[in-house]
Amino acid sequence: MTSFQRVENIRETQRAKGLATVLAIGTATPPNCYNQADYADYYFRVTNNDHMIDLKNKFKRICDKTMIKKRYMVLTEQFLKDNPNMCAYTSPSLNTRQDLLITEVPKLGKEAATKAIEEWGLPKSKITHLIFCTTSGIDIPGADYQLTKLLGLSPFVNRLMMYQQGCSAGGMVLRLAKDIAENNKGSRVLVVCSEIMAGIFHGPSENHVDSLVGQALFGDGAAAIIVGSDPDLTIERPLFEIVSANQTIIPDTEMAINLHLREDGLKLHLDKDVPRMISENIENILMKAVHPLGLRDWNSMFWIVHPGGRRILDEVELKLNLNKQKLRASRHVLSEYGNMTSACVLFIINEMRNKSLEDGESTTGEGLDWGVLFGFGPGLTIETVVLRSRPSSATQN
Ligand SMILES: CC(=O)CC(=O)SCCNC(=O)CCNC(=O)[C@H](O)C(C)(C)COP(=O)(O)OP(=O)(O)OC[C@H]1O[C@@H](n2cnc3c(N)ncnc32)[C@H](O)[C@@H]1OP(=O)(O)O
Repeated sequence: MTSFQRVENIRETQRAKGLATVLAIGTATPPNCYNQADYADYYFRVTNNDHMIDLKNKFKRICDKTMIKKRYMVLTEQFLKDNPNMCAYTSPSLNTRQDLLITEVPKLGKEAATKAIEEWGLPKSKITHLIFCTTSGIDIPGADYQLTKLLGLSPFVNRLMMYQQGCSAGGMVLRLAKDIAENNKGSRVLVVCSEIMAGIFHGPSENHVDSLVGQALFGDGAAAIIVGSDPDLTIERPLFEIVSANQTIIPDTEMAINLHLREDGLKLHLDKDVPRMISENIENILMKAVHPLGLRDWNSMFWIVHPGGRRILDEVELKLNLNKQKLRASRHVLSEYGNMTSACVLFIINEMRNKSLEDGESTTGEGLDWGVLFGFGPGLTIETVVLRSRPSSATQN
């Protein structure tokens, strides 16, 4: 046997046979829940800005238009009272934010991961890889390392920490998990997205209404999934196959979403035209992604779209002539939790399979076979993941 053949043999034994599949999902939120209807009053009171009457009315209008019902946050009124620098638009407060995020981000991630591992049904010692993703804070060793300790994972787990990637990272983690699972036979990848908006919380400023839009949108949440190829069907219950995953940058949109880490926290800049920039480009990206499957009717697929804001969903729906029900799961997650950055799309996958099961649909994807997941983030970056659902009957023990 030549050395070339030997290497080829090794390569063959390293590779899995089948597509990467989502094998379990878990989600978690912090206990404090804020009703959107009362949030403007709370936010202006807690930041000591009740005198800014016009801006408060504008914020009320923004909150009303978000179509968000409630959001969960680690931040409490007491914490903000104890740390008034967090309540100004600009005031040094990075240490306070970091101290909170360094402990709370892995903790919330642990809650979601524990639920995913429980659903999966195999011992945590079988997890070979960990991808941890957050836009909330930064540290070394990172939240991936802390989660390994909190969960008691094997010291041989191969870790990948993704900090500061924004909302599109919810699609990015699926792309990376697919590459790992399909190229490492027998691997089981635990993916955790844990997001806490304490980094981006700021008091109101008349000169930065885009930041105020962010205050009306973002919420905390963590989601975890387990991904692997060639499932052991005696124990594992595949939920979705990850058919393909690609990333695209929309040219000349670099200034549309920016997040800059400063001594006063993570500052958000949001262009009003983000929904238009996404909707004008989405059909081309979609056509490229589903071309190999020969799909042309967008309503024949199930949809998981990052709910960056209500208007993004409205404009995508309009541009692609989607039936009203198509974005139900995405709108539901926006309404119940707000924009949880990278965790959102994983919450939507969970909502989709739960509702499909509840409604007696034949597959995990609302009775349909093929679906598409879109993550949107700074760049503008679009992550496109094509999914295949599984028969609902095969997802139950
Ligand atoms: C973090 C990441 O990596 C990725 C992300 O997800 S980033 C977040 C992405 N999200 C967005 O870009 C938000 C998309 N926008 C929306 O969903 C909607 O515009 C919204 C819910 C915020 C408001 O709803 P709407 O139907 O547009 O209402 P509209 O009446 O036009 O706007 C309400 C007010 O907000 C203002 N506004 C809306 N977007 C704004 C923006 N980006 N900057 C400044 N002001 C804005 C409007 O000017 C308006 O002010 P007035 O009431 O004084 O006229």
